[in-house]
Amino acid sequence: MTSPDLIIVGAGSAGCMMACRLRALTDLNVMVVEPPSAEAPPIDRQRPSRWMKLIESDENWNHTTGPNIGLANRKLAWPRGRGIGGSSRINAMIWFSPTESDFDSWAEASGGRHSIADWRNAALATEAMIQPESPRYLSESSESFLAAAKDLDGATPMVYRRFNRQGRRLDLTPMLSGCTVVRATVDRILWDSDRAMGVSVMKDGATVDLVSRLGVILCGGAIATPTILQRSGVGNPSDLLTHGIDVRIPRPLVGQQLQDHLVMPVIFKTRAKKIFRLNPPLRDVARWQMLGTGQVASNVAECGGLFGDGRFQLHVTPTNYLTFPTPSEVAVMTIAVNLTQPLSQGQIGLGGVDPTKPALIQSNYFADARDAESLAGGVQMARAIAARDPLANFIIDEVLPGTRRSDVQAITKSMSRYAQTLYHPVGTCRMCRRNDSVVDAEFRVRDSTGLWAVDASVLPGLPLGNPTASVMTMAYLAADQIARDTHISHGI
Ligand SMILES: Cc1cc2nc3c(=O)[nH]c(=O)nc-3n(C[C@H](O)[C@H](O)[C@H](O)COP(=O)(O)OP(=O)(O)OC[C@H]3O[C@@H](n4cnc5c(N)ncnc54)[C@H](O)[C@@H]3O)c2cc1C
Repeated sequence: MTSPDLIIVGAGSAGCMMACRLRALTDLNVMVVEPPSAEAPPIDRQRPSRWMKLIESDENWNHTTGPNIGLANRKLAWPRGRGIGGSSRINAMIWFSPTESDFDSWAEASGGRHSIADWRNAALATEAMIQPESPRYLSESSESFLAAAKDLDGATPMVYRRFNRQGRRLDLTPMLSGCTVVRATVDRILWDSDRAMGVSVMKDGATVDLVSRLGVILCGGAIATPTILQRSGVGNPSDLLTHGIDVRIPRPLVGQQLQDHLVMPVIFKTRAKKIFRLNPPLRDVARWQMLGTGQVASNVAECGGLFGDGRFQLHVTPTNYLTFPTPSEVAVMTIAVNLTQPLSQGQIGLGGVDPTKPALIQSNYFADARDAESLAGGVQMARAIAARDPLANFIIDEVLPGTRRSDVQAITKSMSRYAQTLYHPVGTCRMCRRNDSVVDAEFRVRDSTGLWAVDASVLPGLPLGNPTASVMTMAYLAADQIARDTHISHGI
């Protein structure tokens, strides 16, 4: 195999966009390394309403957090996608375009290196490539919610557009066209002094060194990118020494500043005529196959939006958020609520030097007590929307937290037992102009040569909404930067 110019680690949302843009902008020889994976059953891949079954498949890395003191010591399952497309293979397919507030904070983090207009243009170009679709079906729950939330102060109710092509999950494989794809698991970076020369991978049970001419771009996501750096000697010196790893680049913030959206479901019994089912009657399947509509076309999280002047995001599902896809015999709906900008931060660390050992995830939800208090306010807001017509007539009663849990203290207790991850970890190798950041404004890992990182780990904080569009926007913009850095680009 001839040595590539660049190696991209991880063919996820960022990695696929990075590969596609580098091929479009340059004549570089690009290799993409993605671990081997098994395909989920076709029925779960094809039907949007069955996407949650993908979490039970081998396309999930199946991470688990450590105990969360703020969540009654619960450990949460943290799915991450494995295979071409990464987490976009198993996610809920919501396409939430980055907001002006996101552009503002990213421009600020880059110290003006990338202006608000640069980010906005990258977002528009990304969207033009992906062409998110509007759904062809909304449940009664969603219709009632949208009618109730209309005209609410500080609210932007939305029907969520989807990462779909003709109603099916968008496959990112074509974005890798022209690249060499190697199915292997990256252990660590190969160094020549401070220069990244390639990666050491595990392939078919053997260790193989893959060497590149110009460098390595880490796109392994919020968990793998910091752990690959740590195994490569980039991180907090005392943590690295604990694992017997030689310190190559001291960067204490590698794996720190982890943030995620924690979501609290507010669940109601409803008068819906139809219960949302994982295995619907055959006529519903036929309707979806012929017309692309009906329950089967639903991604479950159909609508919601930003509320409370952007402090909260809501997610409306025609299901019991906590038990679906387990069948329910009563009609239910959920208005799930999360803080868009929580204050609590956690960290990712090594479970050992062996790359097959799971990472240690301290998600630290509610470590900052203000988050619990603010989210309790979001629960009250969801209830207030539920009390507006026509939702008030559609709802029979509240199942969770339950009307008897009315004050902040009781709601907080319920949240500690039932709040869940919304699957959005970011920020563990942030891009920032500050000298202590892991990645500089040009996406270079500081104090190294030929090493970049571009994925959810690099986001300077949580975007207001679901992050895929933000991650892909960042990869679009960073690819231009890296093409320029490598001086071989065409047309820029
Ligand atoms: C269940 C679920 C539902 C979600 N729903 C939504 C949603 O509806 N809308 C939305 O916007 N966001 C959603 N998200 C979040 C979104 O999918 C992620 O934020 C986004 O895909 C992150 O992109 P990324 O490129 O950083 O990482 P990923 O897309 O996860 O890509 C990382 C890639 O690196 C690979 N990798 C890992 N370790 C190694 C290694 N050692 N060597 C080589 N490669 C490696 C992985 O296999 C993966 O392919 C959801 C996520 C999940 C898990």
